[in-house]
Amino acid sequence: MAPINANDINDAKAFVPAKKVLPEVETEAANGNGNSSKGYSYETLLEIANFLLSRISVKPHIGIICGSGMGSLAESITESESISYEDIPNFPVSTVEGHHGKLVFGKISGVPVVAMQGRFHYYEGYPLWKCCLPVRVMKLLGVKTLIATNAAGGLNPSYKIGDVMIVKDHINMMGFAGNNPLHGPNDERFGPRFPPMSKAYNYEYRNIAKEVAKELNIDNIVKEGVYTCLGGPNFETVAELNMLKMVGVDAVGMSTVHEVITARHCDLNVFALSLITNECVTSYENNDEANHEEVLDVGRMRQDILRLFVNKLVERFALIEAKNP
Ligand SMILES: O=P(O)(O)O[C@@H]1C[C@H](O)[C@@H](CO)O1
Ligand code: HPA
Repeated sequence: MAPINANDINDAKAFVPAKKVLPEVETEAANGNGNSSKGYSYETLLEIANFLLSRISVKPHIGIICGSGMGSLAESITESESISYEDIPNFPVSTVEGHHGKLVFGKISGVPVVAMQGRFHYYEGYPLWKCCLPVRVMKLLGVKTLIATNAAGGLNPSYKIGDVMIVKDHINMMGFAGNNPLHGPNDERFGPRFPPMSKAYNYEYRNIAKEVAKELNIDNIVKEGVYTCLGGPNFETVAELNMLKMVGVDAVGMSTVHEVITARHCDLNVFALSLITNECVTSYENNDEANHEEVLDVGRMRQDILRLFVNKLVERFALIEAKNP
């Protein structure tokens, strides 16, 4: 594919020329804790995008992030071209079981997509900007809509293991402590210094998802609620979970929120869903303990339904995109 540069990006609105070029990457070693606040420059991200374009035949319109144990979402992709994270210059690598570590390009129902089979988490040691770097790369590749999926613990007492929660909103707990993927100098070519988040999860797409759930006859397991992300890697204490429940959280996980913030900052449409893989333990009398094996098992158990659901959503979201180019 022809390379892109700062002047021929699809969405001119979101990529107005910057007043000045920001300094190149501050190395993670710079402050010792991996929390460099500058991130990669626009130019470095363009290089990554151009590297990918040189290896693929179709530019993606929709990006999918596969949650823990949900990598099989990428198996529906036809005409697929996979690129391992290790082979992409300046790309992080996956270190968590259930995250394969590759980008899969191709089509779902004729719609050009890219799926991340493996996301990056803060607890792996990556600063939040680096966890979200692929979202900016997707934007540079021409993606208009992000579908983020995750595994999460159910806090809402009406949720059952295997339910699918359409994310209506999030609470950025890590942001309360000042940890935000947009922390550091802002490059206006991606988006504004102070992006709004009151419409983070596209209302129309959420309604479409509810319609699709009915059409597929899975509306009994599809819910809608509020997600939060904690830093992990430990699962939460009983007191923490009770606090989250009190403030209105329906499902808790360790991802997605920062990806969505990054996506909205660069004006992507966002849809997200959580697979409820375990019921959060909110009483000391309950002897259950959350564990990653169960999370992966539930992902496997629900893989066919999730694939069907996400495939239909891709089809429907692409129709909306076509109406609003
Ligand atoms: O990548 P996601 O958010 O789907 O993964 C969740 C959170 C942890 O990474 C892991 C815990 O089992 O699953
Ligand atoms: N807490 C945090 N992250 C998770 C959980 C949980 O209970 N389940 C799956 N990911």
